[in-house]
Amino acid sequence: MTARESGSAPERAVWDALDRVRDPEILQPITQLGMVQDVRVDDAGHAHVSILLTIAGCPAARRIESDTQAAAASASGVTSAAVTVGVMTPAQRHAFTERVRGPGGVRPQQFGPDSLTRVITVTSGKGGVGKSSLTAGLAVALAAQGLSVGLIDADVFGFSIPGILGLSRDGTVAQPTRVDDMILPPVAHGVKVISIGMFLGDADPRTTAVSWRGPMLHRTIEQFLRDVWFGDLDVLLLDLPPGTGDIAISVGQLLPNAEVLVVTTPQEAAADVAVRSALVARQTGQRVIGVVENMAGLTQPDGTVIEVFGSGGGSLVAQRLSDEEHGTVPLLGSVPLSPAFRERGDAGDPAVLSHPTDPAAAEVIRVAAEVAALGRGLAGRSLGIATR
Ligand SMILES: Nc1ncnc2c1ncn2[C@@H]1O[C@H](COP(=O)(O)OP(=O)(O)OP(=O)(O)O)[C@@H](O)[C@H]1O
Repeated sequence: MTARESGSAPERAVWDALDRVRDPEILQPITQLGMVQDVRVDDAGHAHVSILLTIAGCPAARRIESDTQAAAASASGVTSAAVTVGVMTPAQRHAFTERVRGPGGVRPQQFGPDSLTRVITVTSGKGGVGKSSLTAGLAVALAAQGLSVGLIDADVFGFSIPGILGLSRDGTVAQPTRVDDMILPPVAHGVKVISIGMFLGDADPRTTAVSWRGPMLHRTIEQFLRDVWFGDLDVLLLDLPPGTGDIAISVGQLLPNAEVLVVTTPQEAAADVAVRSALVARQTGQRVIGVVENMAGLTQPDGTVIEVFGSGGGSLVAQRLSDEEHGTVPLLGSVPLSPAFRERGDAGDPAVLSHPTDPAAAEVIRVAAEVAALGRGLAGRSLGIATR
């Protein structure tokens, strides 16, 4: 009989309450992860819970402790609750990683051809077109629709995802938790996020330039796909650097089943370079699922619209990517310029959650729903049983 089963009625009530406490990085109940070591409730109704964390001072520690305290205190028959926090032994930590990741051995790369996760890379020809803002907005909107979402910020030279999602403050970027060789990504607004910007050690990302050559970039992306534990995701988004460089080619090789979203501005003169970035992805076997135009007409308070970047670029790119071999590539949406959308992004508080009626946010939410509805071509893939 387990400690849980042999406990008194109030102790069992505390265990039940603890089933609702989820590890904020793994998003699974701490009871299932072996993190609850002991539960006692004395005759006066005072509960005492001992929990074990993977490593001392892990970023999620305070939250787990306070959630545990609140859950225990809410259990029936309990009048007050205290929590003791300990650290797992190496053996306990090993059992923990096996529980999370499955039994050991050589870890395959996640999201390979047999994976049921949709992998969507977001690319653009030019920089500064709002690719990172849209990728972050789409990820948060998809998570808000109930999907399990991961996001890899592979934009080495211009990583901005941690800032947009509130994982970076005053030059300090949230760090992933490392449990032995397993890397747990921080979770922001329901999205598991990993960024090159989280691997700069003590360097201030505001003043640190990442100048890695191709092989180093390739290894980093490979490590993200192998050692970062994302769990069972419905969708993994990748924010790629603009253009057609080394990372785009590495991602194409590592994730040949990925789908591609192309972000461009309404400026027709920018179409060529956006089309080229999509063609590189196509050469590596990826499928372009659509184009999203960003920075479209800005509506003035009097209702008039200023087209700062002209118009027509999005549909031109979609048209140029559509042909007999690849079918019609749709223009999935046109996101207007919006000061609130930018301000919320700068503040790390995505507008798709905080200002969902903002015209840009509303369009990103609509595009996310459309992307989710596009589903994924499962032809030729084995449908393994996904365990949750
Ligand atoms: N629809 C929009 N309305 C207003 N501002 C926007 C919009 N989309 C993006 N921006 C702003 O434009 C700037 C550039 O956006 P972002 O960093 O997302 O571009 P990017 O294409 O990822 O750039 P790079 O790849 O060069 O890093 C940011 O300040 C962002 O807040």
